[in-house]
Amino acid sequence: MSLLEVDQLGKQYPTPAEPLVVLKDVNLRADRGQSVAVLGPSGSGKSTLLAILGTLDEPSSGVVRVEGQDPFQLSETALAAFRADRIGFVFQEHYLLPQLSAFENVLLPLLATGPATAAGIARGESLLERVGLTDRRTHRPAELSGGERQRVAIARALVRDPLLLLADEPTGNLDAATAETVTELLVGLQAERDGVLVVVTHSEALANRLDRRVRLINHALEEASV
Ligand SMILES: Nc1ncnc2c1ncn2[C@@H]1O[C@H](COP(=O)(O)OP(=O)(O)OP(=O)(O)O)[C@@H](O)[C@H]1O
Repeated sequence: MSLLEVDQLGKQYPTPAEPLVVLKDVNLRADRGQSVAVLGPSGSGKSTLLAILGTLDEPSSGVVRVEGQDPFQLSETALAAFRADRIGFVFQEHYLLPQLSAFENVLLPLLATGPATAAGIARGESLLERVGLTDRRTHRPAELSGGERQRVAIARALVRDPLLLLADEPTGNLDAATAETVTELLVGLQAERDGVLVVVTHSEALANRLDRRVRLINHALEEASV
């Protein structure tokens, strides 16, 4: 059993005319520790696919399984707990809370299902160090550079060591040098994990650093060499 299994996934949006088909027959398997880049033209459904993998959106058809479990079969409360515990997100925008410090932002996901544990806080400390921001721990997002904010967002996404780390254009807003730093960080942290990393990106430099590349073409995924 692969950690992530996607079978015959379909997604369509209703429109006044006929339904807009975004995904059709999408299949994907990813094993423990694997990283996958999702490529494809603008509007091909990459973000939609990532949102479904992250349970932020529901499929119209097909099945997603994470460690053998279909999250869409869970009750609303169980799904919220599943999402908090098993899934980490990094977006193009950092979505840090402006009134919290860098360190508090990293710890935030720990509070989703109860009080933070000592182990969770220690993990937050070590991740902040790992992303090189220990000396910025009390800075608020407005007092950080764009690259530093994205590094905080990566530490936050990993603080619960999620099974699925999902990143949507994580370097999209960054200049080339900063994008390179964030890429190295993501790749380095993923190498220490046994969860799956799925990254939607237009950046070939980032895609080429991951284990596999898949491309959305005609609403389905194909393995891609570049
Ligand atoms: N909530 C929605 N309702 C209707 N249509 C939607 C909705 N969300 C996305 N779409 C449409 O689905 C298609 C796929 O969008 P999506 O954002 O997944 O593409 P993408 O491959 O991530 O694009 P990009 O690379 O430009 O970010 C687009 O045509 C979009 O207009």
